[in-house]
Amino acid sequence: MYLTTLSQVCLALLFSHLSITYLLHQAKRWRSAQQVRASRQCKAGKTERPWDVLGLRKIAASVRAVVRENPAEYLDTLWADHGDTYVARFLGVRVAFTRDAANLRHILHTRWLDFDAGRSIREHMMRDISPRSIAVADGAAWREKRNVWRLQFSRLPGLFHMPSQDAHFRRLLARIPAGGGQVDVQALLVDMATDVLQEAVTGDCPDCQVPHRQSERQRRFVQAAARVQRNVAWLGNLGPLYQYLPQGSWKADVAVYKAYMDAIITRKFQEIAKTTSPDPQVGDDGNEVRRSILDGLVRYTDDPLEIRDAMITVSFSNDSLAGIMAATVWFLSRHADVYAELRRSVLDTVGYEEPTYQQIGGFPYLQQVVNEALRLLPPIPVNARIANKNTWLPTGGGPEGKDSLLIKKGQPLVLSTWGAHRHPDVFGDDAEEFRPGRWDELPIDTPGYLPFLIGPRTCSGQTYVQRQSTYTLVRLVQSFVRIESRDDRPYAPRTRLALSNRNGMWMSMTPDPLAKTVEGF
Ligand code: HEM
Repeated sequence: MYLTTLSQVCLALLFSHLSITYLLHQAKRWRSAQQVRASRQCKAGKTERPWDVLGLRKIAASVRAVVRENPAEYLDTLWADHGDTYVARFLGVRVAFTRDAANLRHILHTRWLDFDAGRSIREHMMRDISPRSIAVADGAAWREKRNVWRLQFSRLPGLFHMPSQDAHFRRLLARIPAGGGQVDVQALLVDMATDVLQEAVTGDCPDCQVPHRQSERQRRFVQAAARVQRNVAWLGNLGPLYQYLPQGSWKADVAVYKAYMDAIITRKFQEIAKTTSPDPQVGDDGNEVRRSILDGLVRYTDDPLEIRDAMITVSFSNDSLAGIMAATVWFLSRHADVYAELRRSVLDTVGYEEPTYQQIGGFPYLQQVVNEALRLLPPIPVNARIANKNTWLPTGGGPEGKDSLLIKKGQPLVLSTWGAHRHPDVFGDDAEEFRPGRWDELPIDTPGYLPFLIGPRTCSGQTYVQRQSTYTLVRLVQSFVRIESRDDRPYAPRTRLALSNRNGMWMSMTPDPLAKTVEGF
């Protein structure tokens, strides 16, 4: 009896202690939010469907957009009604959506430390496949990994390696029908980007462009990798809901992906153990010796799991790398005038010669064409962050959305690059049109233009991507007199880890008999 009373008292004390701690914690959070609200003069912003208190309609609409793999297009239907920044409820969580240039700059650059990109947003996406990846890291762990990536890309000529580029490009040419027949250029570029990127990352090419030469191991890897990437995208878009869907071959695919990378890492460590000669910078052909990202990573760590996760993370960029080239060719196939001008500018600069590594840093008109393609079809059209403290956005509050908006700790934010890139206030009334000439006046750091994001977490591989796409596009333009669309349907966006056209990109290409690459056909 005495013991029962004592345990009841203890329980009551414990309960009141927990309740008081909780209430004090809530009061502290509330006070801190009020301080931000007062100091930044925040006003309430627009809420999508304020009557939908639980956000059930919003959840249904969002799931539909995710299942249809068109979240960017779905968001685009809402800016006109709710403004460039608004809030929507998902059960108890208030998610902020924005395409406003000032807010994007604030989140990604000026106040980037207030917003996490890694753990709370992507942990569930990467848990099984690469939990130690930079994509999942924040704070000091992110800084350390970012530094390693910066060093990887500081030796770009070795990573890029011109002779390998030529070989990849000739394989691409060999798959284009010489007699002007139709081909899905997007599919070809995905295969090429996968080969090029895997080779740059691991030193090992999976031969997607020459499938008849693929070994069983390579074939299984490429198929498993494509499924893993598709599932990671679903995980990202559906969040915790994903676990209720059938998992299919997920576990087996992850195992194949990891085993493929592990075998390459083990081989590299065996090579290192055997090597006694110094590390040459330039080979017999005068070119910088080819170095993979793996060659760089083993200088910083001997932890095979850390290396594997880093390699897997960048391997995921093959679709974005294909995306930048495919988007450009898509527009060129529909704008014969732009193609003719581009071809003139390329032939004036390098004629039919293969461009050198130094030259591919140039080609200003081509850069304008690519900027414009990236504006309308950004490979990563939507992104997300989560506030790690009570903070604010410069706009989105008040009836006109011109005042500051309070963002509470733990509040997720969805950032639409797709929406920002189509904003008429930034890009004018012809924002939906493909017009490379607009980049005569617009600087590349135009607020609201952010295909690789901006700020400290901007894409580490940006310069590599630009060199890679310039090289391929210059050689394509040299090789073909005309590139013509053979499909009248409009672009049908499909967002997985990167944007693509769900219909493929059917085109025909007319070879230039003077092009040196012509023997590739
Ligand atoms: C057109 C192709 C590409 C586009 C548009 C692109 C875009 C992006 C974007 C938007 C981010 C920021 C993600 C975020 O923090 O929310 C990012 C991060 C990153 N990208 Fe890319 N990427 C491309 C290709 C590549 C390639 C080919 C590589 C490597 C070879 C690469 C390496 C990275 C790395 C390491 C990060 C992480 C940066 C960090 O968190 O600090 N990217 N990329």
